[in-house]
Amino acid sequence: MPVIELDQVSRAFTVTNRTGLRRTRREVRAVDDLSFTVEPGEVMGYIGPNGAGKSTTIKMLTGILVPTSGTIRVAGVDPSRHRTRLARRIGVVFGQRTTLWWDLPLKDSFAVLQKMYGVPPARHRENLDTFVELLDLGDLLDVPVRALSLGQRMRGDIAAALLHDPEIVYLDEPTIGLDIVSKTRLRTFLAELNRARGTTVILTTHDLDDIEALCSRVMVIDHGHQVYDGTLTGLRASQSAPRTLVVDLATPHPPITITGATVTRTDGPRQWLSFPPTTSAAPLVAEIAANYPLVDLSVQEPPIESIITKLYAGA
Ligand SMILES: Nc1ncnc2c1ncn2[C@@H]1O[C@H](COP(=O)(O)OP(=O)(O)OP(=O)(O)O)[C@@H](O)[C@H]1O
Repeated sequence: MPVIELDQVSRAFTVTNRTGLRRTRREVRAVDDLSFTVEPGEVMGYIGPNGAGKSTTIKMLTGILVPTSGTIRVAGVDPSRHRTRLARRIGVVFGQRTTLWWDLPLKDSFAVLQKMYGVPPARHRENLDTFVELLDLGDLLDVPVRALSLGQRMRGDIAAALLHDPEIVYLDEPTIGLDIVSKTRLRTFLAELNRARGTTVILTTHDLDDIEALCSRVMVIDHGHQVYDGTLTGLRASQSAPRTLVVDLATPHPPITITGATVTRTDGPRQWLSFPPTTSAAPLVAEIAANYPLVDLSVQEPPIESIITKLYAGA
C-alpha cells in the first residue's frame, strides 16, 4: 500500500505586481494537477528547474501548505489536517536552512528533539550512537550550531530529522554547498539508512549525482506538471540520447566500420563509437571482436545532465 498518495493536486498562488501606481494580480499555478503514489521504502528523486514546484509539493506533503484542489494522503492521513500527528512519522531537511537551535551545542538540540517527540531514552541513545558514528559527529556534539561548517551542520540536521525514527524523510537539497567528500559521505549514509530501516525518501536536488547515487525512481516536474516518472535508465532511453562504446584495439587502426554504430573519436588504439539507446551493445561487441584486434571495451551512458536539459527544453 502506498505511503504517499497525491490525487489531482494543484496549488495556486496569487502574485501581485506593481508598476508605478498600477497593481496587477495574476495567478501562478505552482503545482498543477499532480497525481502519483510512493511505496514504502522507495527512494524517489524529485527534480525540476527553478520554480518548477518542487518545494511547494514538499510543503504540501508536510502539511505546511494546503492544496488548492485535489487530495493528499501521507502515512494514511491528510497532512494539512493532521500536521502534528504526521510530524512524528516524517523527517524533513531543508538544505538551505537549519532546523537546529543556533546557539545551542548540537547535543542540546538533539536532547530538545527527544523531549519534543517523546522518544524513549534508550531508543534515543541507540539512534544517537548510530548517527554519531555514521555521520562522524563525535567531535561536534559540544559545538554550538552557529560555529559549525555547512557540511557539519548538514550532518547535524540530518541526524536531527531522523532521531524520532520517521518512516518518511523529505530531503530538500541536502548536499547543496557541500564539498565532494561530504557529499559522498552523506549519500553513503542515506543509502544505508534506506537499506537498514526501509525509510521512504523523497529527495529534491539540483545535483544529479545525488540521483545517480541514491534513487531507484526519478520524477521530473516542470511548471507544476509531471513530465517524467520512472527509472533513470528509462529516462535516458526516453530522450533517445546515444550511448558510447569505448573500444581499445591492440594497435592504432583506421575508424571501425560496423552497422549500427559510428566512430565519433579516435585516440591512438582507442576509439569511441556512438550507438542508439534502443540498440543492444552485445551484437556490436561481437562484430568488433570478430573483425578487429579487440583488447578491452566499456559502455558509457549519456551524461544525465544533457538528458535533463533536453527534457526541460522539450517540456
Ligand atoms: N508563497 C508564494 N507566493 C507566491 N508564489 C509562490 C510562493 N511559493 C512559490 N511560489 C511560486 O510557485 C512556483 C513554484 O515554486 P517552488 O518554490 O515550488 O519551485 P521549486 O521547484 O522548489 O524551485 P527551486 O528549485 O528554485 O527551489 C514559482 O513560480 C514560485 O515563484
